[in-house]
Amino acid sequence: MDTIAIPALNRPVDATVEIPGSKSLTNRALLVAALAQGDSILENALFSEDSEYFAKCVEQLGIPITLNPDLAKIQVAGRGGDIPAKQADLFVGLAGTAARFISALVALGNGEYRLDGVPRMRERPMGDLLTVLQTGGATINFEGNSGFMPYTVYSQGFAGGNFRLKANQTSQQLSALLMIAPYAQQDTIIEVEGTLVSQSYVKMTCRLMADFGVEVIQIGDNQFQIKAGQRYQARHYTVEPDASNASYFFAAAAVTGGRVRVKHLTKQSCQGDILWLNVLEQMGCQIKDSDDYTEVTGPKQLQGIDIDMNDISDLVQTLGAIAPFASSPITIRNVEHIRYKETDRIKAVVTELRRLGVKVEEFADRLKIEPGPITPAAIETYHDHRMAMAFAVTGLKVPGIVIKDPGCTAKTFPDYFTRFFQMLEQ
Ligand SMILES: O=C(O)C1=C[C@@H](OP(=O)(O)O)[C@@H](O)[C@H](O)C1
Ligand SMILES: C=C(OP(=O)(O)O)C(=O)O
Repeated sequence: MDTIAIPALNRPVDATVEIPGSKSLTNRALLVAALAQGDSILENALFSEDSEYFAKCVEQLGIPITLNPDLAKIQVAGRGGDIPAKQADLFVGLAGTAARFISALVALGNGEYRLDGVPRMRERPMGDLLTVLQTGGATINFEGNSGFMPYTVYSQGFAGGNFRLKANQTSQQLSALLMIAPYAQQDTIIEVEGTLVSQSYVKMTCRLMADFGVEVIQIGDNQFQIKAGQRYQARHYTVEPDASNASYFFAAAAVTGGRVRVKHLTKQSCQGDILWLNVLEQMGCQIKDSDDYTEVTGPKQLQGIDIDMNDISDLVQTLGAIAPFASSPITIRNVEHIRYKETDRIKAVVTELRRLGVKVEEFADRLKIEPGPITPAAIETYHDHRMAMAFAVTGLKVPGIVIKDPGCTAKTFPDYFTRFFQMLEQ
């Protein structure tokens, strides 16, 4: 297995970087552009495993897509809600967004569509979404366990109507339903039963739908109403840089007491993970923002924090990886749902921090990390891009840290290590 050795940096980092487009926005834009009538152009689109699997699925469904990776541009020839393919065998890799959004998309079709992913994707929750699709008219044939991939969706359009949906393990199933609902045969009302995790991503969904001309009426935190007959408008859309993937570069400034500017990402971002800036500020960093960049300057000494990360849970690994350098413990709360991601992320962070000699307490839905000296080690990444990207930052402070299987960053950030090393050379 490949590894990458991270060189410790015995000076503060001082760099300006550019981060590729957001995975979440690229995949949402691909879906709604596929449903719009006519050509949409996505600028600064992400090219990575998650978005390429997504684009390929859309294309297999008979909606033409032109990829231009050199210009970070994708053209989608939307078919106005029609799904031309009557049959398709679709593969989503480990992309949770593709798994959930494409399953919902095929429910609008008229045919049979098989979906599968890598072994870990077969363990990630799909069942609550699929139950709604079944109530809305689809028949689903599971090859293995009920509620999990692989399965075939037999559809003849989505009826719409009133549904209850659990969203305590993932918000992506709700986002998927919201985005297809305008194309249902009748108005749709979705009532979220109990807790809704990762709420900021649902806000992002509603915002992107509005950007393409469709309104979601939200009543309280838990009820969503979508009028049938609304149509997405094809358009030019510029994808924001990925705020979650920017977190590693900001974290590098934070731990080295240096400065990192991320171009074209601002505090006005519609991505919830822009709140990483607030987290770093509470830990002692200084934040400078303008209408075209954000800059973080790290303090001499980072401070500990006790924080609910339910809404920004892709940043748990980033915070975990810099936690040992704080002046007091770091407690990360309310993140049980990260046990269902690329890997069980609570377990993975705890295991790898302990491998580095750090004292960590693990609970069902939280972890507590004690600052302390680090013993270098080779970090296991568990096919999880965020393990590799986050623990590379730890390596800037401690000589001898090695990241195993660095190629796993291809999921959302194929040239992460190239850009990371370019940051160190500035
Ligand atoms: O909707 C989205 O684009 C995402 C929602 C979040 O997942 P959950 O809703 O499963 O927490 C997040 O972790 C993931 O990276 C992207
Ligand atoms: C959880 C993530 O991805 P997915 O879209 O596969 O859920 C992630 O990118 O951190």
